[in-house]
Amino acid sequence: MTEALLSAKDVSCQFDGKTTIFSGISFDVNPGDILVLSGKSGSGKTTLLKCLAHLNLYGGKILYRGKPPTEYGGIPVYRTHVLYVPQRPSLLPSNPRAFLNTVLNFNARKGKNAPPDPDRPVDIAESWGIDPELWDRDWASLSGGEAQRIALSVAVGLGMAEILLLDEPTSALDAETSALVEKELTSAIKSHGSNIKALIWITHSEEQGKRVGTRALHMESGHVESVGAENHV
Ligand SMILES: Nc1ncnc2c1ncn2[C@@H]1O[C@H](COP(=O)(O)OP(=O)(O)OP(=O)(O)O)[C@@H](O)[C@H]1O
Repeated sequence: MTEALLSAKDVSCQFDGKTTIFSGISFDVNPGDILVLSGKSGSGKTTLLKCLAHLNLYGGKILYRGKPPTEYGGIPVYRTHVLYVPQRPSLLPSNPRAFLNTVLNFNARKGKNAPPDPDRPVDIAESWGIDPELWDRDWASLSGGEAQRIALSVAVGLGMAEILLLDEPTSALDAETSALVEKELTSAIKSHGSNIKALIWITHSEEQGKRVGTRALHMESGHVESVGAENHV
């Protein structure tokens, strides 16, 4: 049997050391998967993505290609393979250009892969209606939709991670722009120039989930269940 790209095994999370948000969550993510994660507001979707990115403490095991993050040179390196793309990137310091340079420098220090094209995120963002000048403006001065598109364009355009953890990636976008972003994200996992092999995608839109997903998980009462006849987890 081929090894899963990402495995969650009996994962649980508490937010104050005693109140459980969810428990007993187990699933695998394989190459080609676009795993749609749904559930009511407050059901724990963002918290689960943050656990998968090792941004939250959790119980159980989360393995990337069968190994824990420590075997990839530590959690910061792991996070470049399994990348969380936040819903509100305006909480980042400084401007998008500085963020892009930080990511590029970090990748250069890893030194393993051919360097990604630094212009590609700017080009992708422009195709989504982002003026290149916005890259030099403070995150805090950008609209939610502008910041969201820029953060996504860095994740997709540099294509360094194998798994993108997308937290409502089109929540701040109009329908037309949302369709463009959906197209780019879903084709990224088929692109030869990209390392991206799978997506986990939080959405509140059932229609979007059906359009983009190859599999689906629904969070409810602190657990997840697979959804739909063709979407077995
Ligand atoms: N650090 C924290 N302190 C207190 N409560 C927290 C903390 N982190 C998460 N929670 C609570 O855990 C629950 C799950 O939050 P989470 O953001 O994961 O939900 P969600 O399903 O992503 O919600 P939404 O769809 O509204 O984005 C919520 O009730 C939230 O208030």
